Amino acid sequence: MFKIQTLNKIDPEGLKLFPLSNYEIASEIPNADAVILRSFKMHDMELPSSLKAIARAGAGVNNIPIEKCTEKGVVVFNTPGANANGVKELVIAGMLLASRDIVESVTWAKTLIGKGDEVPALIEQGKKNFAGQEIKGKTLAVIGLGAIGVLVANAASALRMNVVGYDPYMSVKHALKLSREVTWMEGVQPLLAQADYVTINIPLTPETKGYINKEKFRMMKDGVRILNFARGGLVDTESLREAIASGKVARYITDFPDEEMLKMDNVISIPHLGASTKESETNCAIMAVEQVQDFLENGNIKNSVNFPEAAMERNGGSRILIANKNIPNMVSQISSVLAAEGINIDNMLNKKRDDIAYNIIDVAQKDIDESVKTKLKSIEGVFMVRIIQD
Ligand SMILES: NC(=O)C1=CN([C@@H]2O[C@H](COP(=O)(O)OP(=O)(O)OC[C@H]3O[C@@H](n4cnc5c(N)ncnc54)[C@H](O)[C@@H]3O)[C@@H](O)[C@H]2O)C=CC1
Ligand SMILES: O=C(O)C(=O)COP(=O)(O)O
Repeated sequence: MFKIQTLNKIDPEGLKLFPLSNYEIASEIPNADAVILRSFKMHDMELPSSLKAIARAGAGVNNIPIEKCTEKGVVVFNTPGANANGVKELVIAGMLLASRDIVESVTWAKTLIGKGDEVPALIEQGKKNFAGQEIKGKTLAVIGLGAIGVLVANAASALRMNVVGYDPYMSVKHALKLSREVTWMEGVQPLLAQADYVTINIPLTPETKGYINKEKFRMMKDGVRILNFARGGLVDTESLREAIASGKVARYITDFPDEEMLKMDNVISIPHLGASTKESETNCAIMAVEQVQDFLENGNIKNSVNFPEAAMERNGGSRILIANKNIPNMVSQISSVLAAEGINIDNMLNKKRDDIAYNIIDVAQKDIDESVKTKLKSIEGVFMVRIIQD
């Protein structure tokens, strides 16, 4: 029986894929084998020694202590692209909110309640205070051409915007999806210098914290509109306050407001709704559940952010999973331990990612003694061993 702990509400369309005969799912559950979550912050949480996997039903993993997980041999997954369309649609909505005075004018219209027959005339008189601008023909700078950035760039281009994009680490998969109408730029300075709108769609990491700062604002035109549907920490609050006060930034639309943002003029605060659509929630939950199930039952790894991709067909017998430091002489030590126990390797996969290596080893034996696990674990550099018996 595998125990799954959910730290946020996960769409039931996904959770129902776990066969209940073999899985127990609860928000409070001791000795969980896997955790599935959305934005819950795990940094202060104790990780039980039973924990094998964490799946982020979504994209951003800055709420998960990745390094600590890797050290403990816990595989962390996310669900790349599963909520990208939901976010793209809200970014486009954000761009329109940044262009037309929709939020304030709708609030003003409500103040006319009680004016009876005068309302239509008052509406016509008052509307001059809320004139805006169109997005067609304006330049949108997209920073980060990943799952979301590419969809935003292509959609904005279809709305006849001039779109320029920047992503020095862009993947081939995403490059192939980018519209040929979008201009890919090598430097961030020329991109920001021409932008009427800027959308940031990059992960929050120690390197990208405060990415939009005084220096970046200096590169921008006066009256620029900024869209942040990625993470609050990507924009430096003090620099933003100054940029709004000086008129450099005409509007800041964020999915990640803090109290300071809520108080600022010309900021539209959305309560982190980018991925809150039925479609995105279902897509993310299904992907997270499928990945966790394949890992718990077969040790296969797909879409991990800290372990290498690894998948091998099962052919009966037992499966030994080993994670070790990516240093010389590990495979020979592992095979020596198995040989000494009279265990013959049928099939083996050894994959590496940065400082770690992950091995899937299939053997014919059905019952492998716990002592084998202990011996494998005692090899210097091995930090995770699991044996899946058929
Ligand atoms: N508002 C919401 O509800 C949601 C927010 N997000 C946020 O959006 C971020 C992006 O999501 P996806 O597009 O799905 O991820 P992704 O991983 O597909 O794309 C991120 C892209 O950013 C690029 N990048 C990284 N550092 C960069 C830098 N310094 N300059 C330029 N490009 C850089 C990467 O090369 C990659 O192509 C997530 O990390 C998350 O923080 C994601 C989903 C929902
Ligand atoms: O996928 C992401 O990175 C998100 O920000 C979505 O967060 P959520 O799952 O809506 O709490």
